[in-house]
Amino acid sequence: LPGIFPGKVLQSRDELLPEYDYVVVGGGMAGLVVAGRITEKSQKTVLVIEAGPLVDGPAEYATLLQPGQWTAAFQYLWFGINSEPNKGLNNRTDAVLNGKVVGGGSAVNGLNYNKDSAGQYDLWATLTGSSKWGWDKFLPYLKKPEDFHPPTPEYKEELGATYDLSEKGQGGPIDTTYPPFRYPQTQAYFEALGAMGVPKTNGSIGRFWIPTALNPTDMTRSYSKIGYHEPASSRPNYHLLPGNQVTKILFDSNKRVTGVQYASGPGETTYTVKAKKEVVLSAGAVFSPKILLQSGIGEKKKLQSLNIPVVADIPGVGWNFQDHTRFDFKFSFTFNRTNDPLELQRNQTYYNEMQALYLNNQTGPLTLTVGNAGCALDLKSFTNTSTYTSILASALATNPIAALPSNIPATVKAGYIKQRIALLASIKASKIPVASFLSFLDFTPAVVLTKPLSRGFVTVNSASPWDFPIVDYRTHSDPFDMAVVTNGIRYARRILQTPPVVPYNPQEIFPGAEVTDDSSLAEAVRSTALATFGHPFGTCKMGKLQEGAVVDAELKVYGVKGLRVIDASIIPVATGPGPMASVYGIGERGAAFILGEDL
Ligand SMILES: Cc1cc2nc3c(=O)[nH]c(=O)nc-3n(C[C@H](O)[C@H](O)[C@H](O)COP(=O)(O)OP(=O)(O)OC[C@H]3O[C@@H](n4cnc5c(N)ncnc54)[C@H](O)[C@@H]3O)c2cc1C
Repeated sequence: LPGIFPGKVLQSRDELLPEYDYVVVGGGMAGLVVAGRITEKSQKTVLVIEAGPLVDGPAEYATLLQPGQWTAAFQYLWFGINSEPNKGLNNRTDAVLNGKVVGGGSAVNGLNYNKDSAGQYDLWATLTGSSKWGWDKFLPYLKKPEDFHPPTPEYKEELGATYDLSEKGQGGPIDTTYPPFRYPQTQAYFEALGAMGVPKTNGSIGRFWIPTALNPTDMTRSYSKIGYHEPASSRPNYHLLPGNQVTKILFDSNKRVTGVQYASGPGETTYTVKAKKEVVLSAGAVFSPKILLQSGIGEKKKLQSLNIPVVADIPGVGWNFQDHTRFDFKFSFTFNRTNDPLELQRNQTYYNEMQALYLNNQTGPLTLTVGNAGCALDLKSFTNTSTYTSILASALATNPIAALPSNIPATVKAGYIKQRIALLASIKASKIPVASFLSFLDFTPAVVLTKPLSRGFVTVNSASPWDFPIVDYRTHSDPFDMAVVTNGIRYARRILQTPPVVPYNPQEIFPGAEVTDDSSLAEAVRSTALATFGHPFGTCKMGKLQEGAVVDAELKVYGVKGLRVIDASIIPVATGPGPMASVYGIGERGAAFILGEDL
């Protein structure tokens, strides 16, 4: 039977068990962690159902930005989902980026692997009101997935890499390391940050080399399929069904989960599989709320309007949506031919040489993704005192609900007010990074808003599981966010004026050095910024029901029995750097809750 990947070789659908202890919906980043750990640590049976295919090969080559590799990875995305017209981006829409393949986002992403600050995870604990979370509690789970391979002392010295081994995992299923190659301009960017006075740190606020999720031996992608699925696939209690979409979660009259429905496509036969203990929803922050809503869990009024029978009135489903927005400059630089990453696209002979270098020696530019000279800063670090004071003062003086949609449920509103106050307190105390300054391989900087105060939503406008979700980023609806980005642009310009960058002759093409005032910068942002970095968060947030949460501190969905959400949607406040390290940690934390373990 095409599509069934077995723990043992299954020859037909009949060999799928009629009932599993656990059914995991979504074999992406977190889902495979959960399934892998349960089958490793217990005799319990687990079925993972993944909408995308199981593929070997192309996705495992590390890089995204090289010709061929980019295309290979991108064929494994959900296609055709466009966001709602975004008022904060001149009514433009964005392609909604999510992996649709075994491995999910971990199979297609940029590989940058870094966790956020202690302040970030403490903020989650404050908002969730639970001692089960927080930096001290979560750190062991952040470490558990990782097998960090430190550079040689010489390479460490050469890079200027800083890391704290006590915060790194070693021996976990996901390899992380520093790629063996970097362009001189990336090193120059790192030095430029130093010239700006940004301190070297071990990877949350400051400047740091970001490890990437690479197998250090062959420099291929290390991701949840290899790290968690492959070891599980030899266990008799693990089954994976790719190429099938879960269409509904099923409940009995006591609101206890009984199983799920699934099908391989619209119009195809719908099957049911039972779950004895739990269903775990790990479809990611765009699809988990969609599945909940179409299964009858969400705001009652909304469900009734779509004739979806109400199982539980949980108003928070789909709200609290966040992503990292991204503003890209256009610059021209003077490079030697081989320092220009575009040479790989222009010159097939050169590309072939670099590909041979990669395949034979595991080095060269094909070991790179988006650039890994990291810089994430708290607000104070990239603004002057008066700007910092005025941005914060106006954020604090703003009516906290002014920017929220008028139809937002009361509990969600209450939760957001609490969240905004706590977020601003952490920002004021410089405990969390609000922006990152990413340099792409050709040097071009991007200003990434990492702690938006704006909140969007994901919802549905039909009961059909085959209709795409409605995704509204509501970018920059809170004026604080635009103030962070415009001041980030000013700061990024200064980085590119420092001595390490000058030899590359940076010339700003867009927005253009003459564009300096707030309103012109804001227009440049509205007309070109992206609403998403493919980092959706928060749509089934953990916390208190009366504060608009969907899951409790053990990730159990309120109002029903036997259902958890374990993926990026439970995150209450977006992580500063990329979500990957945190989402693997959430997978580990969730699995430990299920197994009754506590590190
Ligand atoms: C292009 C791109 C680049 C990125 N780069 C980075 C980076 O460099 N660093 C970083 O930290 N993060 C990065 N990310 C983000 C990171 O990959 C995600 O945060 C992470 O994958 C989220 O994990 P998840 O388990 O929540 O969801 P996912 O990994 O998205 O997994 C969800 C899975 O559920 C499946 N699914 C959905 N609906 C159904 C259904 N009804 N039935 C069955 N299956 C279903 C999906 O197909 C998917 O495989 C990037 C993401 C993208 C898309």
